[in-house]
Amino acid sequence: MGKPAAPKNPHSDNAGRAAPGNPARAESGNPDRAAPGNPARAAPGNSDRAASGNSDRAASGNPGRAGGAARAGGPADEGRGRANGGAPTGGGGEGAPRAGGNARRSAARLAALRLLEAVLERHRPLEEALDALPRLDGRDRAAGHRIAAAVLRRLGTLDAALEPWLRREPPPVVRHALRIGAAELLLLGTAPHAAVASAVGLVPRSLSGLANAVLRRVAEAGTAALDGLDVERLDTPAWLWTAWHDAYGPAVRRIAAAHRAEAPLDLTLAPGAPGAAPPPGGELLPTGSLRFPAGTRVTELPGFAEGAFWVQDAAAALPARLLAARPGERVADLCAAPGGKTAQLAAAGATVTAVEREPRRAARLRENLARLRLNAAVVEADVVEWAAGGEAAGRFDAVLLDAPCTATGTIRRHPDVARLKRPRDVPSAAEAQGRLLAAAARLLAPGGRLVLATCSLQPEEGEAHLAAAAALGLRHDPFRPEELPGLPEALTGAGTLRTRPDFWSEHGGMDGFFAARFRQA
Ligand SMILES: C[S@@+](CC[C@H](N)C(=O)[O-])C[C@H]1O[C@@H](n2cnc3c(N)ncnc32)[C@H](O)[C@@H]1O
Repeated sequence: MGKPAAPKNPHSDNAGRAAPGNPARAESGNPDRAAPGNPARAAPGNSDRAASGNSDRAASGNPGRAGGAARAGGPADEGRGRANGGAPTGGGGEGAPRAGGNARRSAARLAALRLLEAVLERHRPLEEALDALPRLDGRDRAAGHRIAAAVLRRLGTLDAALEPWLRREPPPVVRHALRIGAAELLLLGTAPHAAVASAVGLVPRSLSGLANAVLRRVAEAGTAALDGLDVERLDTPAWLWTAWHDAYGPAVRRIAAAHRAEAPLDLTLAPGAPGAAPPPGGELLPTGSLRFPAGTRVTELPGFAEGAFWVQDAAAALPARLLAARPGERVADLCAAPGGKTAQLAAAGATVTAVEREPRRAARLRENLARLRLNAAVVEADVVEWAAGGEAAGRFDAVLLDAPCTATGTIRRHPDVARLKRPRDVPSAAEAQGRLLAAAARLLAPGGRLVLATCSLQPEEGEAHLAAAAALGLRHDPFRPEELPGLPEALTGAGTLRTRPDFWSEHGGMDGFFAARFRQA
C-alpha cells in the first residue's frame, strides 16, 4: 500500500506529531516476513501492563510471526480455548465484527471495541459502557477494560503510529480495531501474531485486508516508531493542554506524562475496624493512605469483607482530613456517593448526614457504609433544594461539599474523561458548584466550617471559588503546612490545596484535587 497523508482524526491532537517514517517501507516490505526486532516489547517507561494472566504473550524466545496475521481464526488461533459459542460475535453481518477462532481472546477484544465505540462515538462514560456490556466472563471483561483504557490513555500516540500506513480515514470500526491492535503491539506486550490476528478479526471481512496490512507494518516498525513523538502532547486534547499550560506553566508536560501511567490502588484504613489489621504489603503514604500497585484486586485483599478499608485515592482522602471532624460533631457530607468521604467522617466519630441526589448512587453509598459497619443518615435529595427547605439550615458544625465537576484531575483513573469533556463543560460545572456552595453555606451553624473540594485541574472549578465564597460571607481559613504531612507542594500560597497527578511521582502520583476551607462569620 502507498502512503498519502491520513486525514486528521477527530480524536487526535496532531500538534505533537513527528514526521512519519519512510512510507516507502510499506511498499517494499515483505508482508510475510517476521517483524524485525521485538515488537512485543512494551514501550519504555510505559506502565500499561498487559492484562494479568494474559495468555497472548509470546512464549519466551518466540516472538511470533507477523506473517500469520492475515488469517484471523487461522493457525495462530486454532486449537486453543473454547469454541466460538461463548463469544458475543455481534451477529456477523457486514459491519459486525467477526469472532476469531479463540473465543476467549475475541471476547476481550470485542469488549474493548464496544467500549471504545461507546466512549468515542456515543460519548458515554467508560464505567457506564462497562456496565452495559453483555454478560461476559470476568477475565474477558477485565482484559477488555484494560485494552480500552490503554487505547484511551494513548489515543494520540497510537493514531500517530498508525498514520504513516493509512491512505485515508477508515470507517470507525476499523479505526478502533487498528488502535486495539496497535495498543497490544506497542504498549501491552501482546505477541504480534495474536495482536494482529485478533484485531483483524474485529473488522468486517471486506476490510480485513486493510487492517491486516496496516497492523503488519506497525508490528514491523515496532516501538521504534514511537521514538521522537511528542507523546505528552499527542495524548492530551489541545484545549486541556492550553488550559493546564495557562494554569501550571511547564508542569503541563509532567501532568500529561503522569497520565500515561495506570493509577495505583489506594486504600483508606478504617480506624479500629473490629478484627481487621491493615492488609500486608502496601506502602504507607505520608498522609495515611495505604498504596498497592495498579491492578491489585481490592476484594482479594485480607480485611475487605470485614470493612477494614475502602478504596480512595490518596488525594481524594485529603478534603475530609482537612475538615477534621471531631467525635459528636454534626457534619453534612454533600454530594456524598459512593461515600469515601462519608466513611471518613463517620469513622472519625461525627454524626453524619450524607446527601446524594441519584437514587442508585445513594443505594451504593448505603451498601458501602454497611460493609464498613459505619453509620450515617443518608438523605436522597438535591442539595440545593434540601438546603432551601429550612429544617436543615444552620444546623451543622461542619460541612463537606465534594462538588460534581469535570473530573479532569482523575484522568489517570478515568482516561475517558480526557475524551468526553469539552471546554464548555468547565463554566457550566463551575456555575453548578457556585449554586452548591451557596446552599452549603446556608447549612452552617454560626462559626461552623466548610470544606469545598473538586477533583478538577481547571482553576475555574477551584481557585476561582474563593471570590464567590467571600461574596457569600464565608471567611477563608487557610490550611497550615502541618495539616499536609509530606505534601508541601500541594499547599498553595493562598492556603488552598492543589494536588496534581505529577505530585508524589516517586510514589506513583495522585489525583488532581482542589480544596479550600471556610468559616461562617
Ligand atoms: C464527586 S461525586 C462525590 C464523591 C463522594 N463525595 C465520595 O467521596 O465518594 C459527586 C456526587 O454528587 C452527586 N450530585 C451531583 N449534584 C448533586 C446535587 N445537586 N445534590 C446532591 N447530589 C448531587 C452526584 O450524583 C455524585 O454522586
